[in-house]
Amino acid sequence: MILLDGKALSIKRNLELKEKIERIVSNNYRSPKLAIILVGNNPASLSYVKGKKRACELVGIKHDMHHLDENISQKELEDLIINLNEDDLVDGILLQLPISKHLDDSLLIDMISKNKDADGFHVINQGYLYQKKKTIYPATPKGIMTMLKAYDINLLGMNAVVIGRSNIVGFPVARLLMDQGATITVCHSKTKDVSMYTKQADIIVVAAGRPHILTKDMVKKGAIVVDVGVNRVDGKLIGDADFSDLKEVCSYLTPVPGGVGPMTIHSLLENTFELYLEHIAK
Ligand SMILES: Nc1nc(=O)c2c([nH]1)NC[C@@H]1CN(c3ccc(C(=O)N[C@@H](CCC(=O)O)C(=O)O)cc3)C=[N+]21
Repeated sequence: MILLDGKALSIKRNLELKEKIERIVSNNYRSPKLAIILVGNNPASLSYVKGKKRACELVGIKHDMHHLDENISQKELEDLIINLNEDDLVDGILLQLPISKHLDDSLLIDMISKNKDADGFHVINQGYLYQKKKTIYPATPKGIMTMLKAYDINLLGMNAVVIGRSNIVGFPVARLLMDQGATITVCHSKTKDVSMYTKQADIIVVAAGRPHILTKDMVKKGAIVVDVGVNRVDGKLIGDADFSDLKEVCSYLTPVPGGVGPMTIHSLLENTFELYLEHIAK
């Protein structure tokens, strides 16, 4: 089994990005900047945001943190987004999800300028992705594709199974796998027999948000497994795939932590950098 080491790959690529940014800034351009909006004090969100801030600092992307009370009104958040959209020094805007139930997350995401959509969640950017046009891709799918490419995994003709159909991971990653020539099946909570599909799969991306649902008996020998799960169980972070079980049968496997998570953060930095390049070119 070959470990798909997202941590090591993200460190290497973050350093490369850092050098690119340094070169541009040394030519008297301003630094890139990401605005992070965090609503409330969800412990997981606080921890993710901390990771994102640290990564920004590492590569030379400035960050402005907007940490708001969980009772903030929809209107106040909308006003903040309007201000950030108009701020010429802000390249990317990230609205950390999930947000309080009384707020309309989908409306807020689509209010973020599509030219500042660091997450690639905007309906127009998703539309471009589904039409195979160049755009900002959602960070997790983008990170997964970067990782597969770095390990020279050729998806042409592969049977790919994605478990999970979310707008931010399952569905877009299925699209990107198909673009690379894989035949895709998307399984989800209503699928009658997930293992019927996974047993035929050359590559499985599991993004179900349920700890250890993918096990050895569901996977053929030599399959590639990419684990998007970040489940906190008894204070420990565990994936949707049962790593110690699967490592005996897989050809390639991502660990949790140290797999898709760090690649997601790397892709967020890349997205912010791409938006920055467009802004300073204007
Ligand atoms: N607007 C928005 N954009 C997101 O990209 C977004 C979001 N909301 N909400 C939550 C999810 C989750 N997510 C993770 C990012 C990094 C790790 C990560 O780096 N994890 C480390 C471990 C970190 C730890 O131990 O807590 C690892 O897997 O090695 C995990 C999860 C981004 N998300």
